[in-house]
Amino acid sequence: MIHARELTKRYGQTTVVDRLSFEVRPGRVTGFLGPNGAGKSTTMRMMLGLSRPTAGEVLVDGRPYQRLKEPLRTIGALLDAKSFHGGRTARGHLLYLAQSNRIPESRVREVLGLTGLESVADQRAGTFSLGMGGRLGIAAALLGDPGIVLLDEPVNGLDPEGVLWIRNLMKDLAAEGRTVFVSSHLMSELALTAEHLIVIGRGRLLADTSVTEFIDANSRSFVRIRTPEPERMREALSTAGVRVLTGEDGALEAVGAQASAIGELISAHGITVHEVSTQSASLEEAFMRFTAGAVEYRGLENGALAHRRKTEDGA
Ligand SMILES: Nc1ncnc2c1ncn2[C@@H]1O[C@H](COP(=O)(O)OP(=O)(O)OP(=O)(O)O)[C@@H](O)[C@H]1O
Repeated sequence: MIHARELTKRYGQTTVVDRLSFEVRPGRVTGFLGPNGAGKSTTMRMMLGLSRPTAGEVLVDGRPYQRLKEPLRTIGALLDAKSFHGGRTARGHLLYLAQSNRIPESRVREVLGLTGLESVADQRAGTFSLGMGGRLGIAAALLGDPGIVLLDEPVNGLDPEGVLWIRNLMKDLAAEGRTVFVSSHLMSELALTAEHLIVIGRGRLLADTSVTEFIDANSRSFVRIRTPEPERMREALSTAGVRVLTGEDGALEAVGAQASAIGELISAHGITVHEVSTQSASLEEAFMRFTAGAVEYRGLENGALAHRRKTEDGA
């Protein structure tokens, strides 16, 4: 269990984490969602005692990280997939960590197996791909068999096989009763793994809710209708109490209605239609709308998202 209470971090005049209060419970994957720069990494660093809160506190199993006796046995973390000494072998890196936390050597063999690294265990970690580095980071996080696992953007840069592996691993760890806290700036990624969500924007708590509730509350679905008789269609929909909008290409959008009901309406009025299709806003769109007040976004040609943070100097 992780417990943040009024957790705050300021750098000079800038408040990066702003009075965050939430709990992360065991037995489920909790997603930590927020646009780039929202304060996720800073929050996770405070959980791990790597950064000191300006105000408030964050407790790990009831204590601040600094007061945990053998921290690796309580909380394991992957913050940066390349946070190891490149000259050491994977096994050497894990043995070093194990010794400093009184963890038996047999556990090193176990985590090498668990993360599929046995065959490369004696290679220098500096030669590892991003995916293998990620696996080594996870092996280190699991070394102390901790009840709490923190993962900061674990799928970044991974190939599809690696992404699938991490998703399943997180679900398995939660099913074993562990607390799994994973950050991402992508709603679509967390929708596949997380059961619960903590959403932040500009350091503030925006939502603490189940993934299903978040999606239901924030995604807009409508039935798109293309017809050569838009006025008759619009009138039939309005009479039936359905809200109608006009799309960019002139098609009608029946908001919150089922395609089956629209089909019956069309048939009853004998209206000619060329298209009736259900449209749902993507999770990413829902998330962008939700965090719109916290960040300014602009779309890129390749569909990726870029953002412009409203910083103090407006840069
Ligand atoms: N040491 C620091 N000094 C000053 N500002 C910092 C420092 N560390 C982080 N920040 C700022 O704090 C804000 C939040 O950063 P943080 O890395 O916590 O966000 P994030 O949600 O993890 O973003 P990302 O998804 O990009 O990793 C950013 O504006 C960042 O520039």
